[in-house]
Amino acid sequence: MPRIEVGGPAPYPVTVERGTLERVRVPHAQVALIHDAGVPERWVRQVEQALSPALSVQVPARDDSKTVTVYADVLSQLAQAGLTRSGAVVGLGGGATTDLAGFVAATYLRGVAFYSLPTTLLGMVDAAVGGKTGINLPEGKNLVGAFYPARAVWCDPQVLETLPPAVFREGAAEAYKHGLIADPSLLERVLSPDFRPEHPAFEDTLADAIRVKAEVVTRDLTEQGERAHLNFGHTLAHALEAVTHHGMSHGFAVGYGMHYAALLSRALGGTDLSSHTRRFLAWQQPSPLPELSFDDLSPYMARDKKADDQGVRFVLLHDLARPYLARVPDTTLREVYATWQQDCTAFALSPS
Ligand SMILES: NC(=O)c1ccc[n+]([C@@H]2O[C@H](COP(=O)([O-])OP(=O)(O)OC[C@H]3O[C@@H](n4cnc5c(N)ncnc54)[C@H](O)[C@@H]3O)[C@@H](O)[C@H]2O)c1
Ligand SMILES: O=C(O)C(=O)C[C@@H](O)[C@H](O)[C@H](O)COP(=O)(O)O
Ligand SMILES: [Zn+2]
Repeated sequence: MPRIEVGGPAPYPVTVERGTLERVRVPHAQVALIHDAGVPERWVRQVEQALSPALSVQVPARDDSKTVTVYADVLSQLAQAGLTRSGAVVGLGGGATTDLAGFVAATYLRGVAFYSLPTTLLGMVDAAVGGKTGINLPEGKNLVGAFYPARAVWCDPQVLETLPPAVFREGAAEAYKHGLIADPSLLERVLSPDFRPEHPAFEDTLADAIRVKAEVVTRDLTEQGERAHLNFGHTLAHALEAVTHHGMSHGFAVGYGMHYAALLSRALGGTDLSSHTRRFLAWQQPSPLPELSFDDLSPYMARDKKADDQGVRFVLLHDLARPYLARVPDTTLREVYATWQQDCTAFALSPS
């Protein structure tokens, strides 16, 4: 059973184990379970049986839950149920739900204990680990939030067996990203036919992908430096999600965004890694890219959280596992955008 320790100010374990969902326990008498409408009933029931929550709140699926309105409604439900500071919030669902639940936990009564039960590949390899919680604004992704790590994270590979194939492929983007920025062995392993929840090799690859994130956030929880590398591909990805009002999913947007970042890296003199990102997109089969000009996206990119008073910064790669943060001249951003757009229209061949 892989168990990954996340260090930092408040260390916690990430357990990867089949069947862990029905054995989950937390040391709190009062639990508020937050789950989303797309999580199959059987997983919700398993957790309800294990935790006997005082309150079980269903929120909308996907980023429809990461709104000020849903956030405020959940807080009111917790207050009406009388959840006290000795209680806990447990998030069960994909990254959208654990982001929302974590932010609720971070802010309700100025902070109550938070536990995370990710049920998507993306949630397991990325969102549930590292304490970034938050919600969106119409102006952009994750513009409101807090660094508030869970006290424990449980990943049950069995729950991934109910994921629609497209949602599994969305999540693979973040595992592939970990391959590009830190552990190149993941590049082959994520695209291998063995990378499926039923396969005996799956747990180890999943755990290795989680380990990349765990190591980075252990060293830099609040993104003072190195943590920004986890944002590879995200400047464009978040803009694509926001401009499409989340019509494009995070995982597909990250696939497209990584290709843009690889092309930018090459334009700035780095090793040409675009064959990797092209190969990933060909495997991922993302939803089609809407017709968007650079100027449609640039206002959203300007609000990226890596921007400072000198402007936007991108995560680029000198080479595999050699990420860095840089400003890119506007002319380069536009020229590379044209190449990227041409390339990307070829990938959305058979969206599902
Ligand atoms: N906090 C972080 O560090 C971090 C990292 C990466 C992404 N994110 C955020 O995570 C979100 C994307 O997360 P996601 O890709 O998990 O998508 P998601 O949370 O939108 O879930 C995708 C879909 O899968 C459904 N689902 C969940 N579990 C299921 C299961 N076991 N079986 C069948 N269906 C299931 C959901 O109901 C939803 O319809 C975005 O909001 C993104 O910004 C956060
Ligand atoms: O954990 C991080 O740090 C990341 O950048 C991981 C990303 O995959 C994730 O999408 C994160 O939510 C983006 O953070 P943001 O600060 O750009 O909103
Ligand atoms: Zn992401």
